[in-house]
Amino acid sequence: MQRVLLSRGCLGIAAVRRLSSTPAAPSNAFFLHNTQWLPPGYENTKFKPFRNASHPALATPAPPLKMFKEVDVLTPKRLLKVYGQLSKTRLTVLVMLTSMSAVALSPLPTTVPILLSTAVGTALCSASANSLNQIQEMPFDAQMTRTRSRPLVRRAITPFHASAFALATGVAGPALLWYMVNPVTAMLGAGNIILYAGVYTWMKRKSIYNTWVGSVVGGIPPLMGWTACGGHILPSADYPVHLFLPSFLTTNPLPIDVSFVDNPLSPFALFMLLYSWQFPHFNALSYIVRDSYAQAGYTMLSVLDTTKNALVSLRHAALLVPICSVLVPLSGLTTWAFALTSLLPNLVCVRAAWRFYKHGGEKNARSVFQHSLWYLPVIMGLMMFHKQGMDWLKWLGLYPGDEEEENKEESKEAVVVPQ
Ligand SMILES: CC(C)=CCC/C(C)=C/CC/C(C)=C/COP(=O)(O)OP(=O)(O)O
Repeated sequence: MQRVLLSRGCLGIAAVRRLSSTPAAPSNAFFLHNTQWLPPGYENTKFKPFRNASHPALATPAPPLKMFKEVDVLTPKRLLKVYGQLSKTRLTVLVMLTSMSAVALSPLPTTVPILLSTAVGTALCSASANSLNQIQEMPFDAQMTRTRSRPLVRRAITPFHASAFALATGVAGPALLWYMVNPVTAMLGAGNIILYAGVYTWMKRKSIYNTWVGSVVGGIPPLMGWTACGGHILPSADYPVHLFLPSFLTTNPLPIDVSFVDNPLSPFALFMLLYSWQFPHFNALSYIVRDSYAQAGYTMLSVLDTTKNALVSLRHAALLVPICSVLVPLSGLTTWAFALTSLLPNLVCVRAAWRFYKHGGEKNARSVFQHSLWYLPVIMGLMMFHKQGMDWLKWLGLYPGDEEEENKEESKEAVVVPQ
């Protein structure tokens, strides 16, 4: 019979017969011989249906068929929702806002098409990076409460479809940035997809230093915003580093028009702000979900050394003080008033991070995490308020209107740069 089936090409049936008649290799035993589920006494028998109702499971009625939940049909509306979940919408919006904040803080002029293309291009790059991350982490996401309802885990979309989405957004994002903005911004976007979906995602299971790499990933979008306006991120003879010292510290001041200073120290300051912010934010969250991370096999500092995890969080919360009170105004992004106004939010966050380090515990971790949520919009708002060369009264149309007065005010605002 077996030969007849084979000659008819029924390879599937023949294969089943062959498998059931030969002993399975030990590594396949779990899948091919489910003897471990048989009741005592049946272990060494071939599977037989329990005609005599001797199996305890037969005492309980089987659930009705209507309880079987079919996978939802992907209507256009559902598909959009799934694409949003693959892109981790909230994270992508945050990434887009950090890149836009650099555009807003840049002294260089820009146009609406460049602004929109930068926003959409950055969002597409982020969508691709996040989809690629979820495709790789599907089996691990399935093990954690926080991530087990992600679309690939609940089979709302196939891995093939998700890969096509990741590819489409991963090509469209850098292409849009390349043609509508500039090649440097496009390369930063493409490079960041590789850094996040390639290096960081792989490192999460290999080394605790994944968090440091992940923080670089989060620091790159503001650089994209800066380069989108034509700004330079590396110093050169044409674009040297300017130090915007407060007037009382410089003896030989040279008044310059700040609205045209393309200072490479500015994008560095923005990068450092986003880089350091991620440690209190992520280490606190990572502490809260450390059990899930441990269960799913992630190599996280919060799992291996909770004290060091809190110390790293404290170190970067403390580093944010000189970043805001020295580096940012020194780069000319803001006036020196920001050095003072940013002190309050920074000290509040340092205090929370100190408590987390000193006493540990979930309550203190939650406090650090919650502080990190309001911190970024507050600091960005303050930076905009103190933006160098920005006259809010004039911008809001509330200026007295006298041109002479205007000129006087502008010369007062002139910033000093050492010769
Ligand atoms: C322009 C561009 C490509 C931007 C990419 C921006 C981006 C994806 C930033 C994410 C930063 C980060 C380390 C998140 C944590 O991921 P996780 O994998 O630890 O999060 P999870 O545990 O929730 O999956």
